[in-house]
Amino acid sequence: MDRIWMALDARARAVAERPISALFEDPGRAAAFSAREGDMLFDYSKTNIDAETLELLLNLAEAAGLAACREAMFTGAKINETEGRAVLHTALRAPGGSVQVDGRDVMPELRATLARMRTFAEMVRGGQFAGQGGAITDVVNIGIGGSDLGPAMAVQALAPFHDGPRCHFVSNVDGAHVADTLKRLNPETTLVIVASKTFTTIETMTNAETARDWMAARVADPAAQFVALSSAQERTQAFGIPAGRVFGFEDWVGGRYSVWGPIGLSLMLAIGPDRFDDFLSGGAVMDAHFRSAPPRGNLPVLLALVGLWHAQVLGHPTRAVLPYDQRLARLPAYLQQLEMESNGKGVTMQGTRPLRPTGPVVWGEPGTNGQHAFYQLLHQGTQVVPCEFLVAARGHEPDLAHHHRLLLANALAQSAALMRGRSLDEARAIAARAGHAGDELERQARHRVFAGNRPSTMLIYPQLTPQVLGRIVALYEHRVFVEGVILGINSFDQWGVELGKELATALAPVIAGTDPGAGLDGSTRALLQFVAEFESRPQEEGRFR
Ligand SMILES: O=P(O)(O)OC[C@H]1O[C@H](O)[C@H](O)[C@@H](O)[C@@H]1O
Repeated sequence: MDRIWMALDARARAVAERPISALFEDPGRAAAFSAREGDMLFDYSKTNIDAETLELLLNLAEAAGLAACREAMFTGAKINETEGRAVLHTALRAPGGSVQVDGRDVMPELRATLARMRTFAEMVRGGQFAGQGGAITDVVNIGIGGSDLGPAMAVQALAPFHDGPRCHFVSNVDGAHVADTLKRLNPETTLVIVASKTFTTIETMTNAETARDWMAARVADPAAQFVALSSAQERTQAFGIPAGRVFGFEDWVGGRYSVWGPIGLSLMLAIGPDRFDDFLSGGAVMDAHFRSAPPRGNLPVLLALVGLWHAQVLGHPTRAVLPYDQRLARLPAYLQQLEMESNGKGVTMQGTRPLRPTGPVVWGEPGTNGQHAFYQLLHQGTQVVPCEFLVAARGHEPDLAHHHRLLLANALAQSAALMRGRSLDEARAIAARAGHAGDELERQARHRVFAGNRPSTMLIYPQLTPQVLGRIVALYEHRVFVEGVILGINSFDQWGVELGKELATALAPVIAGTDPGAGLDGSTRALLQFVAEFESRPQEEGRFR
């Protein structure tokens, strides 16, 4: 593999001065450097990848043994080696067949749980399962990380399909989050979902207890309006949620990959079980494509190779995800966990230091909003940020089709502008038209120059439906997998979140004043002292309770 990486480095040097736009002298470029999965188009022609580079990138995937690793994942091998676990979120959306883990077919139990979720969702939506003050009007999902971002992102994404109770999401341990959410709700008609794979996450357990107290103040049996989604059934029982309202899953469903199973219950309640099935079937469609499409027509493989070219070969340290789709506003946050928790690693599977940078920083906001905020840097800043645009060919508001046309025009224009840029001569003409002359014209012109040659990709999907959302999410999941395999890292553990948690646990009693906090560093001690000064001041009575 070293040889291929080095050939890619050489390739990067060779094309460094070549503008991306020059590649379009080939009239077949857009067709050759794009691929389809059904009616979804992934266009990466506005990158500096040419046929020779693509070949090298494909070699990289082959040399990493991608095909075998992919099969290992789909068939239940324990590829999450540091935790000794299989990685089987794909089983949650598999249309059929059997998947063996430790010699046992896991599919019957998955199907049984999905059927229980369906029955429960139908009862809530139909009013047969009611709150103590009538039919459930509101659902509060309490969870964090993978137990929040997936369902929160998907519920917002699929707003046009909502015909169930309103869904709210509480994640932050900051009391403001739970307080602001619950104060708008009626406990007698609210269903609380406690979503936590481990059922030990301090934020979630703290918020769940607060919600239970809130409920207890108004209804006779607060536990009756609680549901748990977890792989730790004993702990859910200890919390007081009866087994009938616990939807379990196995430890081979990673938190950030868990929206497809019980963690997706809020989504199922919002859009109904049939549309939830469509979401699953979208994921399964992308799985089948990933497993069978040849690499050069394989969307997850190509998305990954483009990512590797930009981050690991060209050294761009971040990438922006820019959905021109307001309902995908939470997609960047969702992808931050998916990509950065999966591939933000500093050690290879073998326990050595990676030779290349690993996962880049992922960030973004929906267009067109971002255009009026950070696109200045994208166009003229001194660092190159590869951009990933997403846009639907059609919106959901036929009477607002003119809005959608403007949205599309902006998405396409931004990606073209990033590539094209504006030359000094063009800038001079603009400055002259603005009335500048002489030295001032020259100075003004330089501020109006766009270097251009900034790479971007475009994912166009027909319309944001449950099925299409399933395909998009699975596309990104597999992209992360491919990048992880090629980088030789474990994309499925997250040891990097442990230390902060441990220190927070140790600091809590120090802040409460029950532990002197011996051994704290000087900065932490000074910060604590500053906070303590406020402790003694009188405070306005809290209004939450
Ligand atoms: O679902 P839970 O067990 O509550 O975990 C919630 C989240 O917390 C952890 O810190 C992990 O970093 C995440 O991967 C996980 O999704």
